[in-house]
Amino acid sequence: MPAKVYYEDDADLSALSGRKVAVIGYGSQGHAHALNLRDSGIDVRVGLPEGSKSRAKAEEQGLRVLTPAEAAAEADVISIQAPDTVQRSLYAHDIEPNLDSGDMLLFSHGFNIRFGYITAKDGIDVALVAPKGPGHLVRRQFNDGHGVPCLVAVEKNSSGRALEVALAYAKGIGGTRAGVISTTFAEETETDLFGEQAVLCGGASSLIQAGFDTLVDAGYQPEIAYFEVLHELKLIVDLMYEGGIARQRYSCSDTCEYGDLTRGPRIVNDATRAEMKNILGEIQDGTFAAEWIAEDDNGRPNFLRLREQGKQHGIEEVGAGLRGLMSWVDRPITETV
Ligand SMILES: NC(=O)C1=CN([C@@H]2O[C@H](COP(=O)(O)OP(=O)(O)OC[C@H]3O[C@@H](n4cnc5c(N)ncnc54)[C@H](OP(=O)(O)O)[C@@H]3O)[C@@H](O)[C@H]2O)C=CC1
Ligand SMILES: CC[C@](O)(C(C)=O)C(=O)O
Ligand SMILES: [Mg+2]
Ligand SMILES: [Mg+2]
Repeated sequence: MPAKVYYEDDADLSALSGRKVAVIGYGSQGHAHALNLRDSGIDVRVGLPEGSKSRAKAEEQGLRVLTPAEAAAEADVISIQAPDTVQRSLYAHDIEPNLDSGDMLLFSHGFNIRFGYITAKDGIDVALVAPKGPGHLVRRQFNDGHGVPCLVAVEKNSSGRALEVALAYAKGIGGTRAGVISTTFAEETETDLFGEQAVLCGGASSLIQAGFDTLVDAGYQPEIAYFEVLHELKLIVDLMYEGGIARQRYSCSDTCEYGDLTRGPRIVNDATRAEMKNILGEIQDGTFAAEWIAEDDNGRPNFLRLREQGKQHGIEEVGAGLRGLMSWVDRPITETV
């Protein structure tokens, strides 16, 4: 059965009229949701702790900022855009005591519901509007008149209107311009974690670093290695994004395409596919979630060490120098008003 996809005409912003929305958190997703909803005519406030460094930014951008508890108490739709690791204590201390029946709890990733770190109380709606892209691009694309595709799911439908409200929210942030696919919290959470670990972020970063190291270790100039395996990857992926792998193959030489078809499967081989399955299994059985929550509870020692190690990789310094000479490339990620 084909996926159910909602577009502009399937969603009505009026499902949010007369309703107050609180966006809790003002980071990558939070700022984009709050600003896009506001620009779509929705009544938005932002919830941030007293000492949060994001407070000044949200206020500068014309948004009213309250504490998370105050924002949750005032609003009918509470959109949780704080980090996944913070959400369970945020929910227990600031949100749950301020939920009235008929309120909606809305997530952009199902981690805490899927793995049982939050069990929402009865009488409320629980929904998911998950953008399939980084928050800064949710804002940038909205400003450009485009939109990032989203997934929508309903976990609890106490009001009987949860899907309607979630679709209005998805429209307010620009998602229905691109398409909003119906799913479940489990499917969104498991596919999102798999995508970012195996392909989009983990897989792609490791592939780039390994390609760079192979060329540099063989004596080639690091600048050429950078252009070859990182800069040009964006240009190649742009073609895939626009017209699929077929368009990329059409635009590249036959020599490239023959090498692609015969050598690609040697890089992503049976062992790689088996490891992808292992990674998916660790996501599905909760091993990854438990490991990440324990790592966070423990002060993130491995996370911080690995992050630092990544920053020290040779490709970063070479890339910074080369990007500095291409003014159009280093487009700053800003929380634009
Ligand atoms: N990053 C992305 O593009 C995507 C993220 N998601 C999901 O969106 C959610 C938010 O992630 P992301 O945008 O990356 O988060 P960020 O780390 O970018 O931002 C988190 C925000 O939450 C604030 N915050 C921290 N603690 C609290 C608290 N106790 N109460 C209220 N606010 C708090 C932070 O404030 P301060 O600035 O003071 O630290 C910051 O403004 C997650 O569920 C994530 O999985 C889904 C799709 C893509
Ligand atoms: C790909 C990473 C992501 O899932 C996202 C931007 O969609 C995230 O969690 O940041
Ligand atoms: Mg994602
Ligand atoms: Mg994610």
